[in-house]
Amino acid sequence: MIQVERLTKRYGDRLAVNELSFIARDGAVTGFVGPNGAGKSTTLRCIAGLDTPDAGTAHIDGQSYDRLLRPMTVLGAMLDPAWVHPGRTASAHLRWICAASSIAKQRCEEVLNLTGLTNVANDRVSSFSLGMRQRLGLAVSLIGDPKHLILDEPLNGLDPEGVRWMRTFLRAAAADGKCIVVSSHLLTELQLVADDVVLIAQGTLLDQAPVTDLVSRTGGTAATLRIEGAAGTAARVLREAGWCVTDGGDHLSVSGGGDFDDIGRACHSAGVAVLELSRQVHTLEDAVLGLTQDHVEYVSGGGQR
Ligand SMILES: Nc1ncnc2c1ncn2[C@@H]1O[C@H](COP(=O)(O)OP(=O)(O)OP(=O)(O)O)[C@@H](O)[C@H]1O
Repeated sequence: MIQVERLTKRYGDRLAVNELSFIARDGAVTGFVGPNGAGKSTTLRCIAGLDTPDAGTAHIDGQSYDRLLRPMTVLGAMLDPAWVHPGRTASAHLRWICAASSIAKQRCEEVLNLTGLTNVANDRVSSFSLGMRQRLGLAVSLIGDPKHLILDEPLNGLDPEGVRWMRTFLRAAAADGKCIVVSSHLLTELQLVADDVVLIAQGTLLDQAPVTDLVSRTGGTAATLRIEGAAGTAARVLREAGWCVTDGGDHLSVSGGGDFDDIGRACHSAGVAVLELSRQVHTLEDAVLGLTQDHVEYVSGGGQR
């Protein structure tokens, strides 16, 4: 289990993480999400002992990283795929880490194989694509066969096969009992793999919940309707029934907190023929965008708030 409690980290006068608390449980993938600059990487660095919190704690199985006896067997961390020396080969890089951490050399071949890098093991890292560097970063995080994993943006740069492989890998690792924390902006992908979500903005917790709970709690009901005849009558009837309606000419968009089936019933009782009625699926992306809309620091086209 990874437990962050009232974690606070400042860089000069910048408050990057502000009294943040959450728990990531064993046997589950926890998606760690939030807008740019929310404090995700800083939090992960504090968990991995690469940054020192100004206040609060970040514990892995009840201990801070610097107090773990064999840290690489407890926590694997993939935080910055760019830190590898470009002149080294993947194999040399991994052998160096094994030697420095008293891990058997044969583990290098295992993690190269596991991450699909065997064929390029003797190539210099300078020739690697972003996706290959990501795979190498994951190989490094796995080298101690750790109990738990924290991964910062592991899906960046992966090709579709790599994304699917990562998804399968993370699900299998969670099924194996590991606690896995994954930060990502790729919310559609994250929704496919995460059990829980921790949502932060401006260094503070906005929400923590199972993904399905967060999506259904924030979603309400939304539908698109195509009707026969005057849209005005249908729009009026639906508004009277409490729905929020946008008239799009030949179709209506309907949203609100009511029962999906009541949309068709309201039209039927007003004598409006519904030709098409489709439910709009609410996603993790919708939920996160809705919850963070007042907390985004960097807005496209608008500069910094
Ligand atoms: N080493 C550092 N020195 C100064 N400020 C930093 C440093 N690291 C992070 N920050 C600042 O702390 C805040 C949080 O940054 P952090 O990288 O943790 O956010 P993030 O949620 O990971 O963002 P992103 O999604 O863009 O990667 C930002 O304002 C950032 O500029």
